[in-house]
Amino acid sequence: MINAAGPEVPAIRLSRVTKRFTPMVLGLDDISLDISSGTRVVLLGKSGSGKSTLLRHVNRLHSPTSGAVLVHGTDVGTVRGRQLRDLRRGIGMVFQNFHLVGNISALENVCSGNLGALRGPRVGLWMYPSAVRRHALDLLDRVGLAERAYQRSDTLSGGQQQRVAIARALIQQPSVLLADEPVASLDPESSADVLGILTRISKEDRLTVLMSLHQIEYALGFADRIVGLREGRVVLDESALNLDAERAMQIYSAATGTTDDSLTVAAGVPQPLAAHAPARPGLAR
Ligand SMILES: Nc1ncnc2c1ncn2[C@@H]1O[C@H](COP(=O)(O)OP(=O)(O)OP(=O)(O)O)[C@@H](O)[C@H]1O
Repeated sequence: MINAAGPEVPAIRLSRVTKRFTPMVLGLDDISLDISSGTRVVLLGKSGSGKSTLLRHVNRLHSPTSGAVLVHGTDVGTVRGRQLRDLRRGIGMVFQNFHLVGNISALENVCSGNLGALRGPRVGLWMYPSAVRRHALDLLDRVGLAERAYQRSDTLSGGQQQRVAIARALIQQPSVLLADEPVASLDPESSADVLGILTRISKEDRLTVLMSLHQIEYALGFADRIVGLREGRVVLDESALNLDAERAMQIYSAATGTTDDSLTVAAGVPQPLAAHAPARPGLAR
């Protein structure tokens, strides 16, 4: 896209990325994607289709066998040392299983997202500067958990723990948030809460969110854009507004090993299906 300020640099760009884990195991197969700042993109696909592998390339937990991954124009494969740390600081991550430290408070877990701020080798809430503790409290407030700040994390519900994990991911003020099946362990009500919070924060902070999900209805409620993967390839790339659940299901049901060109549509291109789109589930858009 070209605007008055010049060409917009995508928040995330994958340029012909292939990941071969072993000669027999292909994780990603020649993937090219541009994701604009502030958009919410959901990856859908069968188990083993490459969703986690794609996410993990963005913060260089994996490196491509060929091709390049750029975040705000920086090739993540070329940075080292401090530059790599800075890059990773700008990319938050949340996981299915929250990964909180259970025997410390929600607040300390959020502070721990900013380990660089720790004033010494000993861990403990009071080892964080007051500005960090204040920021962590603000973030807990934003995810609706201010009153739980001093509660032990392993006594919180799953949905509450995931909200703490989101606050922890946000403490370094990332511009990109990666979320790997963040609601897979949650009941429907908690899932809707968590996705609603992520939607709101993404809009308020212009946070780019790239998330893998298994539930199509949540994907349609949360995403601006849906990318479908099958056997490491992009088989659908479409604005969520132009997609309905039945068509999204084809990502899962189409025969493996075939390329169905009718599924591959440029994101944002209006489709006649938009007129038939079902009502969205109860998530803020
Ligand atoms: N570290 C690894 N070593 C070898 N193979 C791997 C590794 N990580 C992933 N793979 C393989 O790459 C392919 C894609 O896996 P990936 O975990 O990305 O799928 P996924 O879509 O996230 O699946 P799920 O929905 O079950 O989490 C699979 O065949 C998987 O076995």
